[in-house]
Amino acid sequence: MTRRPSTRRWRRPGGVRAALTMAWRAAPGPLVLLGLVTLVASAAPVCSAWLLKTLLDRIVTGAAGLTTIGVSLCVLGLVLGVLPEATNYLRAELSRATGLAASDRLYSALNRLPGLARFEDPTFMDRLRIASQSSATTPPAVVQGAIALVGSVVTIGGFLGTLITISPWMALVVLAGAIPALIAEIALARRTAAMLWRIGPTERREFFYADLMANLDAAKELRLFGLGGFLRNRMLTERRQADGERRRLDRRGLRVQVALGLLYAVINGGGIIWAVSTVRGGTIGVGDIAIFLAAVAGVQAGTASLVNQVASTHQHLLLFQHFRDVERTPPDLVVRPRTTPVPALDTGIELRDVWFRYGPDSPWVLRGVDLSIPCGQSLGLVGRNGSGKSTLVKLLCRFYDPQRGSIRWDGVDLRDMDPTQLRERIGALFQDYMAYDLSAAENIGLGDLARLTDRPAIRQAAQGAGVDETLAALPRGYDTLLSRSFFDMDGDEPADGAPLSGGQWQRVAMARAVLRGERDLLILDEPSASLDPEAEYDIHRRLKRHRTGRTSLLISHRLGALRDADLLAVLDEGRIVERGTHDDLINRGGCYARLFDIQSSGYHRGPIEVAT
Ligand SMILES: Nc1ncnc2c1ncn2[C@@H]1O[C@H](COP(=O)(O)OP(=O)(O)OP(=O)(O)O)[C@@H](O)[C@H]1O
Repeated sequence: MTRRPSTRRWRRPGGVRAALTMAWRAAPGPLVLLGLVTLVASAAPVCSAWLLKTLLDRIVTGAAGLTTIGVSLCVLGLVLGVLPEATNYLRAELSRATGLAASDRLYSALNRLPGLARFEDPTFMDRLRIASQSSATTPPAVVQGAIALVGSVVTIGGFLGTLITISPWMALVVLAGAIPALIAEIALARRTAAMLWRIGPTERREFFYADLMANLDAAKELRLFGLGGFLRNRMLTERRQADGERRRLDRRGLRVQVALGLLYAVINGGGIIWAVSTVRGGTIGVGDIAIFLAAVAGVQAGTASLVNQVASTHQHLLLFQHFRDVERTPPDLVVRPRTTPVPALDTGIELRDVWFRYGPDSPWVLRGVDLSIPCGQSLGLVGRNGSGKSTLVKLLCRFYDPQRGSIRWDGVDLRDMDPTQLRERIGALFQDYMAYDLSAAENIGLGDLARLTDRPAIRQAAQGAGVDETLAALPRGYDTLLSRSFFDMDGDEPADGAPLSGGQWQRVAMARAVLRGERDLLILDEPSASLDPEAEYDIHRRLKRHRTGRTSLLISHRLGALRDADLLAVLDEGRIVERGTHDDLINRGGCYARLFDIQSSGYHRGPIEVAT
């Protein structure tokens, strides 16, 4: 697990080029058009001011050509009227295309992570939250900011050139006023981005409490235990803490803006006094004074817009940095460029002195596990809660690599194999299986995407898991949405399907594993935990048929379900302490025999003898 970096580490903004490249690839047409429209829109006010000056000068001197200038001003006004609409449309178009590309890249990067470790790293999760919240808005904002920045430079350049022709000193004063504004706004933008990073964990906790209160699965406990108010208070406390940080920054922003406003007012006032005194002296004409005032206002408006653009682009760049960090997050497992192809299992899987812990500061979960699962045989794994059984399953799927020792597939270390190829060879029903808010058919079809729409195969898998009749009897059969949280798949009618019972869900998850077909290794982690005794008996009979002749690992606390496994192993405090057949282990009278006796004593008819 990595330490949460301070804001200093990522203060260096970068990525304008990356954002522009993304926009160029996503929407080259709108990008070019937006650039052109911005240039025209930025030059138009300068042209308009010059036309006005010329018009006023000619009116004063009685020169000809007033109509042409008037018509030109009208045309320019028309262009200025239409351009904002065109700009808005192009911006929206660019936003949509770039936002789509950014989301695609972000979630592709997430899906490329081969293991689970990053999802347990709070720093990564904070980054991911900011990146996913801003992935649709930040890259387009960076691009638009960069374009608008060029536009502001054009406007300022045009008006500044104009000012220089009238009074180089005033040009210098106006320009000098922009420098503190630029520095102050950039500092503010940095503080904003740093504040967003600082309040990241607070906001994530706030969302967690809010989500919990809106979660259907949590609703029962929340209501029974009366936790609503408690969670609301916790959510509000987090929100208040985040708001406090935001408020402090807003106040600082207010002070900065007021100071800048005063600075601009002083410069403006000075300019007007200078212009009035100069026109009285007759050094400049009416047209000059008009364009002078327009130029001062133009430079100041342009500078304010430039400063805002720089500050907001800078802030977006800092947020974009999170996006790029997530995108460039190195894989949590070393995937060698040249991996060994994963062959069909021939001899078996062997764990040699496997040591594993979830983090450098965490206790060891597995402490030198030696175990083999011979090809074509079934291994039943027994152990107390927390002994490391599910952890071992995660290592077999290569969600993590052991810190010491190795797991070998026909003698080849899993570290030398591509995890995706390895997982292709594994079918699994996890202890914490998923219940997807999708249709019944899709819930099963996800086990093998190639057969997502193969209804006969899906029904066959459901029959194998004993859930076909239940699903067929749903209001829309296999097309019923197994959720009440969404509307139906067409999105217009409330789903008339109901979520299933715990045991029915477990059978659906089992059907998903069955659909996966004849994989080389079948892992079943507590496959019958939610089933009634009859259903449990039924499912173990079905699973036995499904497992026969296959390499399988079966984990269950119901020891009766494991007794016919070819081999049993007992995991205790991270080590294999017993192994053998059911009869061997019972005869040995060790840990397994004790657990078996405790459990079976509950199934005798008549009074239960409680050991004192
Ligand atoms: N993602 C994780 N991060 C840190 N520790 C973990 C993680 N998952 C499990 N552990 C710890 O590893 C130990 C073994 O957990 P594991 O789930 O493998 O046990 P188990 O034998 O499957 O238990 P059970 O019979 O209750 O399902 C536990 O102490 C648990 O707290």
